[in-house]
Amino acid sequence: MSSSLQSLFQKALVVLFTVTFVLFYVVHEKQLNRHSLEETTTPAQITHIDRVIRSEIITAKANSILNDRTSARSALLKCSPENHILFLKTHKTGSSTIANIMFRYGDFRNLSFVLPSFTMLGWPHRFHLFFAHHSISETPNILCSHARFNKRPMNRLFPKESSKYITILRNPVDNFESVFNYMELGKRIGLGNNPDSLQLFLERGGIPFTMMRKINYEWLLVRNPLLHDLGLSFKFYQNLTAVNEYIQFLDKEFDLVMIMDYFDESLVLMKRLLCWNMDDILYLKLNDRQEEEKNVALNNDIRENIKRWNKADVLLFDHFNKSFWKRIEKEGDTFEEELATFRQRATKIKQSCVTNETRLQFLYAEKYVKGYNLKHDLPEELRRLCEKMTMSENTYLKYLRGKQKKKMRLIEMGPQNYTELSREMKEDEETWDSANDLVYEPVNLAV
Ligand SMILES: Nc1ncnc2c1ncn2[C@@H]1O[C@H](COP(=O)(O)OS(=O)(=O)O)[C@@H](OP(=O)(O)O)[C@H]1O
Repeated sequence: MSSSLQSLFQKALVVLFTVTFVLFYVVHEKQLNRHSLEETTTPAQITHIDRVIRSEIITAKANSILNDRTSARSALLKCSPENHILFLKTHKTGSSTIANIMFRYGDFRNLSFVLPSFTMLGWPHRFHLFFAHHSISETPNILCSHARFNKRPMNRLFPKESSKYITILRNPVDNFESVFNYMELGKRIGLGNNPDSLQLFLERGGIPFTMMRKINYEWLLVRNPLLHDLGLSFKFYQNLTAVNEYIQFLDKEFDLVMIMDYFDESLVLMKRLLCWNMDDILYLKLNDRQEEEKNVALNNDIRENIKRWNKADVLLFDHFNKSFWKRIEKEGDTFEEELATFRQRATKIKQSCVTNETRLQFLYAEKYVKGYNLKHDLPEELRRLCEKMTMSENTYLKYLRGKQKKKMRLIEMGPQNYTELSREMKEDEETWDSANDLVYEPVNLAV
């Protein structure tokens, strides 16, 4: 055979091999996708998919093409649910919806929460153990109320090696607009409470630090609200090196930084990180502002000025937005399938629980947000789930406090509040002269 014929033959062999290889890969991919898409509506079915994928994994073990894809999946199969979670609740980032998910997860499993006396765990102060005095456990399961990040005391309650640290961010433009509106910052700094106050605030160069401090404690969110909640001091707000270093620090501290703008993607990532079931992350959007309270006049100049006023938050968001999408890329094709299934299930539960009409839901003081109307005649178990999914944060916290109090009573059987404590103290007001057996009889001291 001439050398040119030989090389032609070799090339043909390479082409043939490549075509076979590609065909084999495509057939396998299709099989996996078919199984995943067909069978994903209930947890039992998801377990079924897992079984199907597991058996595919075994038969395809020799196939190196599938190894990358299956190793991620099999890692998931081996995991066990995480029950020690610190969710750092940032302001106006959809965090109440996430807290509701955490409440239900812990509530349905009787886990212990670090609960505030009312809504917040010492915020706007940085978190300290003192704020967790209502906790019934030294190793609580979940902290998900507003608390300003503080590494040492938080690590003490939630050791890094056995807990997951999660938080959520939102694009700084919409986040700041929401914070400004919610905290009525315009009114507080004398610019009125109409939609123009934000524009005025930005045009006048924001607010000098000295003037900021004269406002009630909401002033703390008047610039870079995300980094404020994540613990950065004001003195670093305009220091690029410090901000970048702090972002790197947070990157190490948090196991997952979710992004509200991609809420469902965030939840699927969280579900995978925590090894939870899909039903655990079902939700109904909470704390949605009434339409008339939304600022519709955010033109490009205002948006740009919000970014310039909150430069540190922009850096923070950009960093974690990038790593968020890198992380999703690494999750592989099954991520999209799971996301689609989750969205179907979330739509279904919404249709089952609530009507299309909204109502006003009381938050506190004069604050109301959009609330839901539950459907009538829901089966008992579903009704209980729907009620809890639509419960405001404060109502759920009150319920959990009551529940933990009862649990504490079972452990200790002691007084639970100051009225009971003072009743206990009353015993000490009864005179010892009610008995004389051990009455004091001093020796007669010789004079
Ligand atoms: N699932 C989901 N998807 C998208 N957006 C959502 C979701 N859940 C809550 N939200 C929006 O989040 C805002 C409320 O945030 P928080 O719950 O963190 O508020 S609070 O700080 O606890 O008061 C509030 O935004 P604004 O209305 O712009 O203020 C909610 O509409």
